[in-house]
Formats: sequence, structure tokens, C-alpha cells
Amino acid sequence: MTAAQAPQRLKRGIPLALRGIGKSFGEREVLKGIDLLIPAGQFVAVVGRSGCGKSTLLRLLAGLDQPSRGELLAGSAPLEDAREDTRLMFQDSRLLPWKRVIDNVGLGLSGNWRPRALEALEAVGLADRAQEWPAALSGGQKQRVALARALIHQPRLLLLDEPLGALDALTRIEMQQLIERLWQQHGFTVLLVTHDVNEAVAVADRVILIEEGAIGLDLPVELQRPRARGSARLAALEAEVLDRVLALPPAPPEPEPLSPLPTQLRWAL
Ligand SMILES: Nc1ncnc2c1ncn2[C@@H]1O[C@H](COP(=O)(O)OP(=O)(O)OP(=O)(O)O)[C@@H](O)[C@H]1O
Repeated sequence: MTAAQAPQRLKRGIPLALRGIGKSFGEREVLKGIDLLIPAGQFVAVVGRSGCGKSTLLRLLAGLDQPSRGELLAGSAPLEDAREDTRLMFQDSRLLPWKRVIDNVGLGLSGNWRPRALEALEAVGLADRAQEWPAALSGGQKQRVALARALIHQPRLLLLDEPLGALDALTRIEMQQLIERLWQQHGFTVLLVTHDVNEAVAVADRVILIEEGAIGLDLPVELQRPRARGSARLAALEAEVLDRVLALPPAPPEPEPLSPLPTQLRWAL
């Protein structure tokens, strides 16, 4: 990031404060009092074993679910007040197949949104595909459209729930670089949930590991950008996080959900 971009970054991003955030589903306590301060414009990667509560945390931040206890703040105001400034992106692009690419980007907008949608598509390198149907795009291109759909709203908080999980390795690196570039240009705060520790240390300012419902590791990644893939420093950071994740015994398997239907019918559904 250049010095000229820094002030804009501070202006654009939402500073987040999570105070004693807990979430239970019935008897199961998934998050057990998370305290976290995220400065405006910081790029945070959230990692942890499957089922540790990463998506749950993102859903709470996106307002899709409510915490069982604790407070979510944007600066000193409730995060709820910044809902319009928050966008969430998932592993699947969730494009509407019956709408053209540009109409997917402008979904829900009124007025003269087309020039802005084209601009957002330009930013993700897909302006020339605006009039096509989603079915004509590759997985990576669909995710780019989903990113454009988030960008058109000029988010101040971008929540990314494993958005690159289904992509091949090369496309994944290209998308990481695109997200990093857009983050540098726009200055939003980012929380990226990922299973890929290599990805986490490559793109984030900070890696947070969730284990047993709490923050098990909070690791700053103080490496200059652009970061050289495969550098010894990145590998050392990756090993530090992985060692911590793997040192824990695996979580016990979850019980099968009880079905009210006879077994043979369950498999036919
Ligand atoms: N709506 C829900 N009702 C009941 N339990 C839920 C609900 N949502 C999540 N859980 C449980 O909360 C725990 C954490 O789920 P979550 O999806 O947040 O994990 P995760 O870390 O994102 O997992 P993964 O990496 O596999 O995507 C799991 O045990 C899951 O079954």
C-alpha cells in the first residue's frame, strides 16, 4: 500500500469491536466469549478446525444471526447500524441463473445503477462479460461477479466466507491478489474465513485461530506487500499456525441428526 492510500483506508473501513460474544445452539456452546478489536481497514483471516465456529462468527457480524450474549460494535455504535455498509460473500457465488451478469451485479438496486455495475465489473476484469448468462462463466468468474455485486455497494466491511474454497490453485491465487488489490484501493475492513492457512498468511494483516469457541491464536503478519509466494517467512508463519491447529486432538464427531422419517425414505430424499 502506498502512503497516499492509507488515509482513505482509515476513512473507509469499519473499526470492529467484539465484546464477550457468545453463541449457543441449544445445549451446544459454539462461541464462548470472543473479545476482539479490529482496526478500520485491517485484513483479518479467520482459521480453525472444521466446525469451530468460523462461519457462525461471520453470520453474527453480517447480522444473519444474533449472538446469545455480548456486543458487536462498529466503533462505539452498534454494528447493526452499519448493516448497509456490510457485505457477505460465500463459497458459492449465489448468482441468479435467469439474470444476466450485469443484472446480478445490480440486484436490488434502483435508479441509474448500470454505469456503476459496469464499473464494478471492470474492477474485477469482467466488463466484457456483462451481457452474458452466469452459466457461461467459470467458477472463478462467477466469484468475480459475486465480488462485483459486493463492491457496487461500496462496503466498509467485507465478510468473506471461504469464497475461494471451490477454486483451483491458480485461480485461487489470482482471486487472492484481486481481493488484496481491491482492499488496498477501497480500504474496507475484511474478515476472510479460510481453511487454507497458506492463503491466510499470504493475504492477511492478522490471522486469528478459533479453537474450542475462543481465540486460540492472534498472529500479526507483518510482511510487506506485495508478498512473495513461497518465501521462507511466509512458510514459517504458516507452520506456526498449523502447528497450533494440529496440536489439538480432533473434535469428537457430531451425532447424526435424528430424522422423523423411516431410514429408507431418508436416503430417497
Ligand atoms: N443454525 C444452527 N443450528 C444448530 N447448530 C449450528 C447452526 N449453525 C451452526 N451450528 C453448529 O455450530 C458449530 C460451528 O459451525 P460453523 O459452521 O460456524 O463452523 P465452521 O468453523 O465454519 O466449520 P467449517 O470450517 O466446516 O465450515 C457446528 O457444530 C455446527 O453444527
